[in-house]
Amino acid sequence: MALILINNTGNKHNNYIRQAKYVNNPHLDGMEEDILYHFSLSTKTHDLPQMFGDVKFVCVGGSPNRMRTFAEYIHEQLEMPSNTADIKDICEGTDRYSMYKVGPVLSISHGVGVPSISIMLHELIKLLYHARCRGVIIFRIGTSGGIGLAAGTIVITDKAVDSFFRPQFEQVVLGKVITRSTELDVDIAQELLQYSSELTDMPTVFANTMCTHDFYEGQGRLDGALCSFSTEEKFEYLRKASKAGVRNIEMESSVFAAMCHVCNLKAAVVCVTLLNRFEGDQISTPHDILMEYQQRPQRLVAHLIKKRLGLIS
Ligand SMILES: O=P(O)(O)O[C@H]1O[C@H](CO)[C@@H](O)[C@H]1O
Ligand SMILES: O=c1cc[nH]c(=O)[nH]1
Repeated sequence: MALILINNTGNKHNNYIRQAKYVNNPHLDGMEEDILYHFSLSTKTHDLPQMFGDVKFVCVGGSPNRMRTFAEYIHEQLEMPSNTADIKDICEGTDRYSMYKVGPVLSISHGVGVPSISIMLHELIKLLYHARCRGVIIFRIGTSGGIGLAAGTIVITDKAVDSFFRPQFEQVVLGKVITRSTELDVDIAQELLQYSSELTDMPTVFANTMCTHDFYEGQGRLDGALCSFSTEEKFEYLRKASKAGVRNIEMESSVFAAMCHVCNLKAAVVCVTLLNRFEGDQISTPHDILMEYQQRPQRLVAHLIKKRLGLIS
């Protein structure tokens, strides 16, 4: 997307013409080498345009195993000619994150919580920039706790909100708080919602997602090592969240939405609920059922990718 900025006399000005690019950092262009430390990749040691230049879809999720499984699944769905055993972890030089590439799809793990995904996103967004990728769509395919929804429901995020139900992400930079919008791409969300009705076992809602900095107290759980509130206070908070349009809780959506928005990356958050938090705190559903739930966001996003690639109508 070329952005043409017009100066205040109304004239187009060459100096004002710039390419909308994924990174937003004036210091980067002056660097001789960029080491993507947590990916074990670098602009000097790797030909990033050759390795990643054709990437159009990026899928991220917390667990390395889930993202490997997703890479194998998308390999099958795109009917790639190679063998799934050939799918290698591109980040095998580090155990911070795992990354797999299958045709135009990149599948990457981000760990748990805002700091972990934020480091991964800095390096991923620079990778896309160095590789000169264009028109990329990024999806978070995750799990979450539902608010008033049956387990297994997919929530496509409308607004990613913080623990005060505000659609914003706060980052402390040089001792000051920077507030960024957590706006997500409405068109991609609507497209996903429409496709969910074409698939079986895909109960889906479009609603707000609350992003917290903790799984236990931070999500109003009574079963952590610490708990500073009563059962009544827990339910009052969940009811407040529900009134604010929140239907699920997880731990990365706000920084994911904020960073993608400010870096011109079209983004969507698609998380399945593993339990209804009005019914409990512990995740006691049998393993095989949890695995099937986890596959739902993967199936929905794979469906969109196949549509976008013209593999299905
Ligand atoms: O399913 P993933 O992507 O790991 O995400 C959710 O699960 C983790 C907590 O168990 C948090 O990271 C939360 O956001
Ligand atoms: O309750 C839940 C379940 C999954 N992930 C979360 O962050 N919370």
